[in-house]
Amino acid sequence: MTDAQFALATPAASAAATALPVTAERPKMAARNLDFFYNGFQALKDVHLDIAEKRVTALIGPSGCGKSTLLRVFNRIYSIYPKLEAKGEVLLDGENILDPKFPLNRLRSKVGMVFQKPVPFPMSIYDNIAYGIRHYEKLPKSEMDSRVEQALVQGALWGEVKDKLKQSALSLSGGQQQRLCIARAVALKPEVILLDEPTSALDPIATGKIEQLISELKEQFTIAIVTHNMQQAARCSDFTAFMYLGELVEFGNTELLFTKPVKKQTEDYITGRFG
Ligand SMILES: Nc1ncnc2c1ncn2[C@@H]1O[C@H](COP(=O)(O)OP(=O)(O)OP(=O)(O)O)[C@@H](O)[C@H]1O
Repeated sequence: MTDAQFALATPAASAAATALPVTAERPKMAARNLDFFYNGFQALKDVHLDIAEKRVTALIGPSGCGKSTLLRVFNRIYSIYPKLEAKGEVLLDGENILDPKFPLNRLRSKVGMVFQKPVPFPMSIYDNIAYGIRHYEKLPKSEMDSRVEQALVQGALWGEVKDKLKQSALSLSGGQQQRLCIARAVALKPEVILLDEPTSALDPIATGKIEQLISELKEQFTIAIVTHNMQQAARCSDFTAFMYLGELVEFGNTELLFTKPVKKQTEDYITGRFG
């Protein structure tokens, strides 16, 4: 069965898009009764969401609806700030990653994140990839070389950088820098990759390359992507979650959600009537 056939055969896909979160066949991550507070301000309200394994799930909704907050909670990024608080559960293979006993190091090795603005480290292209690997593994140089190469191939960047691995990563174009950041995340062999508006700072050609890359990476990784660009969500994702004012309004198979939304708020948003 091809990926597309699998996506269409899941319960989420065969049912009409629904106002209630649909349990995907193989949830890799899941939010359960998830609330999130910034210094008392509630940014997420009782969110239930399944992120299907080796699929792309897009989070869409108007500015300020909580998309990035939800993505960051999936990686517990907030936990370094004292006044930020999450309640409820985020399950990774059934284990609650919000439990302080779930080690951050383990979480970060399983759930990688790529941000809106490419943020390569101010070091060589090679070291950008090797740096993270060294944090977790001690590898002889030849093995490290092949891990770096493998990550750059997976990041669809190898062909462009293989002759200048010692050059500063800051010399790359914005689109190349973003693919480097994806390669850096992939190099740690995570299970889930979170992408927070990864193409919003890029031109259409660089955006197309990242979208192509996303469709290749989902063969191996579970992906959640926040995007403002509805065409991008429609092109890249298997499932889409529409959020509004901190709530998950509608979730479903992407094609159905964009063609037959159940909720009026979703329809208004995807037809451009608000947002
Ligand atoms: N550090 C913060 N401190 C206080 N409030 C915050 C903080 N970050 C986000 N918020 C608030 O939480 C809500 C959700 O913000 P979030 O950034 O998750 O939305 P978003 O849907 O990703 O928006 P955008 O599409 O504009 O990036 C908003 O009301 C925002 O003002």
